[in-house]
Amino acid sequence: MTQDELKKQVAQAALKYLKNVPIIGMGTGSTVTHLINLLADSDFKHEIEGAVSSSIKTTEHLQKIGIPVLELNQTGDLDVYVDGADEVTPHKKMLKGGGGALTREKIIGSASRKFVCIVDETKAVDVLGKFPLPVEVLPLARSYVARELVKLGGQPVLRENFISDNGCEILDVHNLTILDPVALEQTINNIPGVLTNGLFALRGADIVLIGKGSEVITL
Ligand SMILES: O=C(CO)[C@H](O)[C@H](O)COP(=O)(O)O
Repeated sequence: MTQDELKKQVAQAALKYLKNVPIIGMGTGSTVTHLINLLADSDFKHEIEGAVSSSIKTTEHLQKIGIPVLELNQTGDLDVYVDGADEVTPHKKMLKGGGGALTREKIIGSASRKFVCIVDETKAVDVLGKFPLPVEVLPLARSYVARELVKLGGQPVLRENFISDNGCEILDVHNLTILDPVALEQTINNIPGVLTNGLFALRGADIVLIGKGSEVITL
C-alpha cells in the first residue's frame, strides 16, 4: 500500500469514534482530509450537529460537506478530537505541526476528553525528534526565540513563506535530542514569544490508530 492508501485506511478506522458524537473536534492534514471525505459519505453525517475545527483549511472542508463549524468558546469541552501526527511513540506522545496548525490543535485536543491520533506506519517512532520540531512564534520574537532554541541544542529554521492562521511564524527546529518530551515541551513553551510548540507530551493521545500493511493497529 502507498502511504496515502495507509492514511485513508486509518481514517476509515477512525470513523467509528465519531459515531454518536454530536459535536466533534477535527484536526488538520492529509490524513484528516481523508477522514472528512469519508465522513461526507457516512450514514451518520446528518447526526453530527457541528464540529470544532483546528484550521481554516479544515473549516472550509467541513463546511463544504455540510457540517456546521462551531467556536470552542460556544461548545465547552468536547467528547472526541481526531487528528494526525508527524511522529507518535508507543507511549502516545506526539510531535505535530508539520501542517502549521499546532496551536489550535493543542488547544482543541486539550479541551477534549478523548484524543484519537491517526497515522500511517511511517509516523510510529520510539523516540521523538527526527522530524523537525515546529515552534510557533510571534514574529517580533522570532530571532530571540531562535537564539534560545540554539541554547537548547537545536537548529531552528524559519518556515519560508508561511504565516499561521494566528498570524504567527514557525521555526522548524532540527537536531534536537528529545530525551524527556514533557520537560522539553514545558521548557520551550516558557520562552517568551513562543505561542506553542509541536510536542504533545503533557497531554498525549488517548488512542493511537496506526495503518500498517493491510491492518490497523490500536494502541
Ligand atoms: O500536525 C499536523 C498539522 O499541523 C498534522 O496532523 C501532521 O502534520 C500530519 O499530517 P498528515 O496527516 O498530512 O501526514
